[in-house]
Amino acid sequence: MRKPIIAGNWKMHKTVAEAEGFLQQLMEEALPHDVEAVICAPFVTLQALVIQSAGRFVSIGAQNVHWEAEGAFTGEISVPMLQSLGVSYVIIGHSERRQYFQESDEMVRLKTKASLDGGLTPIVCVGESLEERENGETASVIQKQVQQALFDLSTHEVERVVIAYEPIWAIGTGQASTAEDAQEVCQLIRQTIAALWNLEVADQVRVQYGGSVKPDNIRTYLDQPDIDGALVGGASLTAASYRALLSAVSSEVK
Ligand SMILES: O=C[C@H](O)COP(=O)(O)O
Repeated sequence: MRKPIIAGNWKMHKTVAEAEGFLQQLMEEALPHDVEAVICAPFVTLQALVIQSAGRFVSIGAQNVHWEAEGAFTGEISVPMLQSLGVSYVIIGHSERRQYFQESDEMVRLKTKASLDGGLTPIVCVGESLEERENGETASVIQKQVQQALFDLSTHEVERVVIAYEPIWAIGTGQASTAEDAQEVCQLIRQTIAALWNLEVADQVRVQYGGSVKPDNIRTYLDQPDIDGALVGGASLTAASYRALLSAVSSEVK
C-alpha cells in the first residue's frame, strides 16, 4: 500500500520569517496521519523549518542538490550538508532547473544516486513540453527521462524514489492535465520501471502528478490507480491552501 505524498514546492518564495509563519499556522491544528506532507523550501529556510517541524507530521525537503559531497563548486549545496540539517527529501530535475540551469538527464542521474546514497528521498521530476505533446512524443520523452535518471540503481534504491510527472505546459498555467491523461503517463512510468526491474519494485514506487494542482482538483488525480500524490507549486504557498490539499486527500474523518 503506497502512502499518498503531497509535496509543496515553494520554488523561490518565502523569507525565513515567512516560512516560519507558514509552518506555525499549518501546525495550529493536527495534520492527517494518513498522508505524507512534505514542504520543499529554499535552502536558507531549511534549518528553521526542520527545527520547527520536529516531531510533527510534516517533512522538509530541498529543491536541488549537487552530486559531489564537497569541492570547488561555488554556490552549490551537497547531500551531506542537507543531511546535517535533518532534511529528508530533495526535488531533482524540476523542469525549471532543466530549462533555466541546463540540467541534463545525466546530472539528474548523478543527483538522484547521490541523494539515495546519503539517505535522502529524491523526488525526480519528468515531463514533456507542449511541443513534444503535440508531436505525439510524450511517451518516448517520459520513458527516456525515467530510464536516464534511474537505470543504474539497485532494486532497493529504486523503491525509495518518488517520481513526479509534471507536464511542462501545466506548470503554473492553470491548464492542468486531465486526471485521465495524467494517469496514462503515470501508468507508463510504472510500466517503465517494471520493465527495467520488475513488477514488485514498480508497485512500491510512488508517482506524483504536478501542474496546476489545487485543493478543488487534487482528489481527481489521487483517485487514479497509478497516482500516489502531487507536487504542488502555487497552491502550497499558504498554510490554508496546503492544509486543504492534505485534507482533500486524507481519509480521516474531519
Ligand atoms: O513543482 C511544482 C510544479 O512546478 C507545479 O507548479 P504549480 O502547482 O504552480 O503549477
